[in-house]
Amino acid sequence: SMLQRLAATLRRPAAVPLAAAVRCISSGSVDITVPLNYWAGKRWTSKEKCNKENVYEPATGRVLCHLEPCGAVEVDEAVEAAKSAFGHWSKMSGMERARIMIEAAHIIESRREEIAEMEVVNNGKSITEARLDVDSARLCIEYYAGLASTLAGQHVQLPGGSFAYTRREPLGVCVGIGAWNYPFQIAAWKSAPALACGNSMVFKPSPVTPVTAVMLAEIYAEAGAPEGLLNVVQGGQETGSLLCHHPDVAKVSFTGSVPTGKKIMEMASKGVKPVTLELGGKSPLLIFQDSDLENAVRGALMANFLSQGQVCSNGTRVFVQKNILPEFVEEVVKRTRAIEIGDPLLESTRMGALVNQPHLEKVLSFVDQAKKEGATVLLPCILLANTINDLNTMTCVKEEIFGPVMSVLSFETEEEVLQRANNTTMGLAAGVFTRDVMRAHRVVEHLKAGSCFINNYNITPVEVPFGGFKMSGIGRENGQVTVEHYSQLKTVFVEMGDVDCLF
Ligand SMILES: NC(=O)c1ccc[n+]([C@@H]2O[C@H](COP(=O)([O-])OP(=O)(O)OC[C@H]3O[C@@H](n4cnc5c(N)ncnc54)[C@H](O)[C@@H]3O)[C@@H](O)[C@H]2O)c1
Ligand SMILES: C[N+](C)(C)CCCC=O
Repeated sequence: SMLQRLAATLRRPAAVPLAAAVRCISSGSVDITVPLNYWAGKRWTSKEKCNKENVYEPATGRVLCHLEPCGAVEVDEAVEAAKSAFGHWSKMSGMERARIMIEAAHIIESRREEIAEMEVVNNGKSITEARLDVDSARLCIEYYAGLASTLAGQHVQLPGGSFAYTRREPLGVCVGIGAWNYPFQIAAWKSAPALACGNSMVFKPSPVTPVTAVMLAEIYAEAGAPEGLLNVVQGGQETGSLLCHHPDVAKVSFTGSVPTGKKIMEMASKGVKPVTLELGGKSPLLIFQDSDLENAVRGALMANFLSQGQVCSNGTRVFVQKNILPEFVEEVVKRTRAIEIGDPLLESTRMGALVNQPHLEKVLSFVDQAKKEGATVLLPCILLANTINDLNTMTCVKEEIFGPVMSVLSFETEEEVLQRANNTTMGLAAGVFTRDVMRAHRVVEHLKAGSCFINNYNITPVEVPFGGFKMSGIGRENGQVTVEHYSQLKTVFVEMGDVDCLF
């Protein structure tokens, strides 16, 4: 079965891939010994005695490196480095900042393969996907470099020749906290808009995937950024909490689960700090009987199996109109069976390893639970929900599984499916497949989700905003609007006459 094959991929020492002849590394061959903390332009080992944690290679289960979690002293040093960089960076013009960011993008392009390989080794996703993640990171930096010189205020005329103007100013030291599913991409999606607006950043990757964010920090430095512009502190919730509470931190941008997002918001509220929260989802994908079935099936696969299903925006509740359910199920099962699962560094692999053994077990337990609750298991990764009890009572329909598990549900009418699709506390994304253009826009208007796709799913061009409704988040990443989340407006009043004094 698909999940058993995934499990096997996770447990066995991977064979040396054929592509190793042209590749520098192969699964099971990498040991990372360089320090992974980075601030003030240098990699650092922990000064204090700290409990080192193992970091695993998902494809083999081998220990890849050791994580040295940062305590209060290290967090202070990293924030201090970011404060010092902010002093220089915030005084540079947008054009000057853009030049350095574009140079960073060029370096990423030239090191694409190396970064993608490290992402695979640390995260377990296929090399094909990892390359696209690196491209997305680069494009994001290019996009915000383009916006850096366009940041401007307004001039407002007032009576008597007086006037006011607004200045768009940076916030200061921003904190980024990342999840493990898109380690390099998340670091870029957070740092690029922050830096374009003139801020500096301290970034904390997930302790599960600490490797590639440091590469990004070094790339900015190599591109000419001042020392301390992007700093990386490693650690888990204690380190994250130190960052959120730090008095010199102006803003926290977080990507992760809803429960952690709530804690981040609470901690940031103590200092009245703005937050951006990119949280989880349980997104619906609606497939109407007039859809182009081939594209709808492709859409459902893209909505569920990228990054081994470990994607926040995944459309894991696939609602299919009753008349086409048999055809849809046949085709989606056939194509899912054909997905090439294996060593994530092989060119032919389309699905690699889940991030670690405990997560694999959690995903499998959702499948077991679904069986107990009456789902028909078409493949371990495709659950056909029983029409009587699928009305958001089954666990697999209610909770974010964050693995390659698609729940297929049937529906009869547009009104009914909209009610069921919106019956969730989350609202990250949603999709609709139909050839009826009126229906497409009508449905999208009623879907309560931050990113809606018509006749496609899970594309995230960096030029357009991405983020959630309801408990899926606050604020947006990407697109022009994100400038609002990394800057603040100062209004300046200029009096050209006498003070009109009432006293
Ligand atoms: N909306 C999005 O853009 C998006 C993108 C990717 C992942 N996600 C979500 O992320 C989740 C999976 O990632 P995860 O398991 O790494 O999430 P998580 O919430 O467990 O951890 C995310 C980050 O928060 C840190 N953290 C944990 N507790 C903390 C605390 N008390 N204070 C400060 N930091 C703390 C972790 O160390 C990690 O760096 C899923 O729910 C997924 O949907 C959302
Ligand atoms: C690029 N994807 C696949 C849309 C992922 C967006 C980030 C969410 O996990």
